Amino acid sequence: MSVPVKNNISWVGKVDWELRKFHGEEYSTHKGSSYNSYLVREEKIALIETVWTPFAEEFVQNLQKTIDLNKIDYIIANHGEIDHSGALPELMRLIPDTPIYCTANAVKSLKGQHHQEWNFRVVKNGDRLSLGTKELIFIEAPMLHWPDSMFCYLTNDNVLFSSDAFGQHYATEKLFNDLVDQPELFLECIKYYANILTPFSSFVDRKIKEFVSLNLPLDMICTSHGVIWRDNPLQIVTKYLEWSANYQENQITVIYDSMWDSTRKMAETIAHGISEEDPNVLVKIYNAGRADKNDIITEVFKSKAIVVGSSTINKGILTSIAGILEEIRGLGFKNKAAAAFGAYGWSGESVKMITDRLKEGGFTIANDGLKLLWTPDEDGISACRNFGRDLVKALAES
Ligand SMILES: Cc1cc2nc3c(=O)[nH]c(=O)nc-3n(C[C@H](O)[C@H](O)[C@H](O)COP(=O)(O)O)c2cc1C
Repeated sequence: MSVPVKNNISWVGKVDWELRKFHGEEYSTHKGSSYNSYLVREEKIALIETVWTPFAEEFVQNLQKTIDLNKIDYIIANHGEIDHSGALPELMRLIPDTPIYCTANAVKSLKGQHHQEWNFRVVKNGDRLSLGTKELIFIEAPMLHWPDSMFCYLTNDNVLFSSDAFGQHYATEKLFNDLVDQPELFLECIKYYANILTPFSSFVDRKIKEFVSLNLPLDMICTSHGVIWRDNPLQIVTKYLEWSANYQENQITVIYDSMWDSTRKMAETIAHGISEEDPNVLVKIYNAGRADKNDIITEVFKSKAIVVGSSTINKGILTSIAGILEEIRGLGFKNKAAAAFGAYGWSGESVKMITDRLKEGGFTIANDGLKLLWTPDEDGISACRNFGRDLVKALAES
């Protein structure tokens, strides 16, 4: 399948409707995904990106129906990750001498993954490649989201091929941003940013400002996953600027796990206390053992504070909480407060352990946390309520 995008640009990628887990089991893709590859047919012909390995054969067969492969002059590898480079071995088997334009770091990542000595042509920030009357301008974008990442920009058509930036895991038959379900689209965009790009926010901010300073007109952003931004492409750029600036909404998220419901009761009562104290704050509660971890991370991203609870088990914390705390630590959220709580039976290590991990993750710790023996009685319930209320007060003061 080949879909016209603009003038001589067509989409030759793969929509993966069935995908539900990405990066192994690390990322949930409730709406599938797509691996976007683009063919630019000017006097010279360039193929930008390929698709993920399981679809290599299908991709190449499809491409052969669109174009004689020997007519492809240049392959552009904006990013070496195998969801974009996975079909290169199959393609390069048929056109082994075709030059692959990529960053120096992409030579390393492509060689490291595919172990092939292809005809690499290293490009640097600002380098240009003539396709005839139009040119591709290469824009290195290290750490968006790998060291090898780059964008490229097609002059005259004013199209930015942005690799993983501005993308989202979203399978769609419609391909263009104005033709899809908007709330669904933006949910997948913010989830993608929260879970993949949060650690690289300073690079996002810098790269966008650098791109803006180039004064290149922008008609369209062709991402490597999900929709093509043709209707007001700046809307997603503006969102990225907001999200990269220590983003938060007026939300507090309570995350817990519990063996016999004591910590669950604490979680629900703390949430009531928060709501009572500030009726305007959005409060959400997630059991980390049951909810999808990437959805929880998206809520953490939107929160000004999180409250994390686990009962003590074997002098430690429940594994789902350990998992989500590790995820949170790695993402390096900034400008957020946190507090811990949990039930215990005798030694009660969990609250301190959670607090320490949140501190390590860069959160401002709002208080010493709340630990309750066994199951909360009426006094315990009222302590939880006050804990929620006091947290709101402490946030307001800070
Ligand atoms: C397998 C198991 C191990 C436990 N280990 C500890 C422990 O090391 N220290 C402690 O203070 N409590 C321990 N407890 C007691 C629980 O923390 C206590 O029952 C608590 O009320 C459970 O809260 P929950 O219902 O929210 O899980 C353990 C309980 C279980 C079932």
